[in-house]
Amino acid sequence: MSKLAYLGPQGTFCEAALRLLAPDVERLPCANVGAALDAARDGDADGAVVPLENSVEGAITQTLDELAKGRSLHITGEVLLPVEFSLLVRPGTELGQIKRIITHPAAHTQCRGYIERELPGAVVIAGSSTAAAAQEVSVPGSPYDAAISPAIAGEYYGLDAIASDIGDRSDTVTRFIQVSRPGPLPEPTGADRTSLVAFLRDDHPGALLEMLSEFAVRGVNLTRIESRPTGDGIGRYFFHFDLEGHVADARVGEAVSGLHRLCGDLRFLGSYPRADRVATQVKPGTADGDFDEAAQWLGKIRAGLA
Ligand SMILES: O=C(O)C(=O)C[C@]1(C(=O)O)C=C[C@@H](O)C=C1
Repeated sequence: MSKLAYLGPQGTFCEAALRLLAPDVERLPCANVGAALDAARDGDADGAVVPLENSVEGAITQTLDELAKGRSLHITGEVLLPVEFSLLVRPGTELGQIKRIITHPAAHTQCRGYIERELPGAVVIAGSSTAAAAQEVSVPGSPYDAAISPAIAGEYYGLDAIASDIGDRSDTVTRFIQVSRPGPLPEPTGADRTSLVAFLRDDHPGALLEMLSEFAVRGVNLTRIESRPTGDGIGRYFFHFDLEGHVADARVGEAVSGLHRLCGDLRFLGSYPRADRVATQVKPGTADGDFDEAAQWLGKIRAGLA
């Protein structure tokens, strides 16, 4: 049976995402995103499931940086998970007694309104995950009074939900990805996404525009772009791109090759089916057949036949 690492412990949103992506695998809980990805890199697991972005909080930057800088991993699938937060306490704790709350920073951001309204004097401490926070609260003598976690974590760690659905928005969604060591790519489905990380060769006016032009002229639609600091000084960035289509599609393959020529380093992070199954809209003149026809035409010109 194959094994997938994930951000643990038992009861995280990440575990719920893993169950949706791969219901019948062994699960390996890890202390943080980096450890889950390393388990996949080192072969301790066949792959990993980690959060990538949230509809309110935005990118999960640790995941972006790990995928860009660590040993190469490929995304093979994704899932969109609605996230709903509960305020979990040891049985008997009342709202007025809550002074110290622990949760994952992304969960804190999404519940800020509730905390300011209902628990204005409470401090919020960062935990490694929402379920790790619940586990901390369950320890006898814990310095924390409450955890912001998925309701299921309350069941695992013997805590009561003193409030439910406390997120500032009820429609929040987190996008999780499944990754594995590089291997054969998932087949194109017509509703695919491709992810890339681009490092500039040198900084100059229009460098980002040049990269974006590679997509624009071939009718490739971007679904996400993110700049991240390289760490080499202020003003030095690299870029994450998500785009519609599969690298096997001619327009995507040509755009990726174009970007490779432009960039100091281009890391391919995978082509995989979109969770929402939205089919790629192909602009006239950018279908595979159009690229084939153009290549044949060029061949004839070069051979002096047209
Ligand atoms: O702590 C968890 O339960 C996670 O799965 C991590 C995570 C995140 O990194 O954004 C996932 C979804 C929520 O937005 C809060 C935390």
